[in-house]
Amino acid sequence: MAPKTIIEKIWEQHVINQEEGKPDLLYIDLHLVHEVTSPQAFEGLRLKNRKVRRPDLTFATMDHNVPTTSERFQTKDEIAAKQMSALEKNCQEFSIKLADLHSPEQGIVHVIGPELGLTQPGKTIVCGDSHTSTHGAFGALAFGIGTSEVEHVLATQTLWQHKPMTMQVNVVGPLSNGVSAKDVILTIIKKHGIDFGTGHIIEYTGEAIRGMSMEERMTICNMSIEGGAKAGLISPDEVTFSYLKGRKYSPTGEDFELAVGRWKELATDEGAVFDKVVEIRAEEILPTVTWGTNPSMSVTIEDTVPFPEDFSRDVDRKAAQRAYEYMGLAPGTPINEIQIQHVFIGSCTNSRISDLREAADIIRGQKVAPTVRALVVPGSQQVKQQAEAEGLADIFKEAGFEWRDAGCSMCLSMNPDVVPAGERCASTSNRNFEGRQGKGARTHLVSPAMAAAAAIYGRFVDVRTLHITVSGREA
Ligand SMILES: CC(C)[C@H](C(=O)O)[C@@H](O)C(=O)O
Ligand code: SF4
Repeated sequence: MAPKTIIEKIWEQHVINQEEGKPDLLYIDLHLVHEVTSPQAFEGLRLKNRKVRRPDLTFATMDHNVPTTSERFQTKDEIAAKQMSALEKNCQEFSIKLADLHSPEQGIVHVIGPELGLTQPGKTIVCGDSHTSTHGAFGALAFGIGTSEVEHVLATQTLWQHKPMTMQVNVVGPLSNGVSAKDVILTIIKKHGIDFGTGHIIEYTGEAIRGMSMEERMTICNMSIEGGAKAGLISPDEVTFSYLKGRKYSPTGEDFELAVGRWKELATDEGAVFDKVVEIRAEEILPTVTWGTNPSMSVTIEDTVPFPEDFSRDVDRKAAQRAYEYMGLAPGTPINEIQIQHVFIGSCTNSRISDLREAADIIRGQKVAPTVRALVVPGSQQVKQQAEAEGLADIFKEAGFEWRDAGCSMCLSMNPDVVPAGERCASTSNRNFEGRQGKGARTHLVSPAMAAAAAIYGRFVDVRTLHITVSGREA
């Protein structure tokens, strides 16, 4: 048999109808639901008098709108309150499990799926949310869908899809200390652009990826969509299996061993051919900071804000001009001289336990600069609890960080956590678009370690000069 990629294997296992000139009909193994993109889908079902086909393969949580303070149970925002109560009512009526605000399992949809063991290798996973690509870290085929597709999946547990092309992104060699998964994906997007992945599903390979924890792999896959890809995934290995062992919805006992046997077979075969291959050398990747208004507009901590002449294409020069203005930055400004007023450690990109450990390692015994307001928002209530048990919460609080409940928070301005116009935020999230963290807010995307260091110094600093171990790699 011809060697195959993991992408082709999962696709083939899930096609239930294939006709010339039509998209394939795929079976969906897991449908994750949140409050923002589901109300109309449920309304559609009701109007057509349909049921949810597989409530047992559907799981809901509240994340985007929820306040992450004690205001949690009395949202003042009318739309938010409506969307949350609609989700509660819909889940009740259609018998869907919901991690509501009282649940210890509540959190950002892309954090709780993996942590509960719902996310597993070989599954097709969809959610009305673009960062569903996160789940690909487990060797699942996971992608975001629109609200009409949410309705289709609720009603039929299937989805019409054109088969995307495949791409290998190979990260060659090991990473240096102080360089994290966030720097890797930001550098990939910088090098290849915000649309290099269009029409493709990416498989990330190479020594740097294999050396990463599941949390770091999730950070990489999470931002596949920021490079334009439909999805991103990583062939499963022992790191994947040991992460999943003992999770609430993981198979148990002998079933787990059988599952591992099946999961092992999913990995891309030696000699399998991708439609496109790109390569990047890990040693070239340094701590990275975005200076502009899309995730490709980044430079290393050693650089300056680029000059218009640095761009060869006219469209990039124009985009840069506009970004300088929005960001209030002059070309040539050294990155380590940019002062920030806010720090946000959170979001489905970087709010898992290892992210908080990484940030806490830098914060320990230090104080947040008096000019900075800093937030840590754990991705889930489980992460919050674990961080409290490990003493990380105390480290953050003693340093002057606000310690919050789980939610999307400052990642996007759909809840009370916003950055005021004209102010700057060092953020561990994934999007730096105009207005993303609030009207006129200026976002700089960074790793958790870089965000933590910025909180202490009030500006960007090179974490490699702080002589600490980041992500388990020695200084
Ligand atoms: C609100 C939701 C539809 C949106 C998405 O799909 O990504 C959000 O999660 C985001 O990150 O912008
Ligand atoms: S944390 Fe941010 S990127 Fe992730 S789902 Fe929430 S809003 Fe979207």
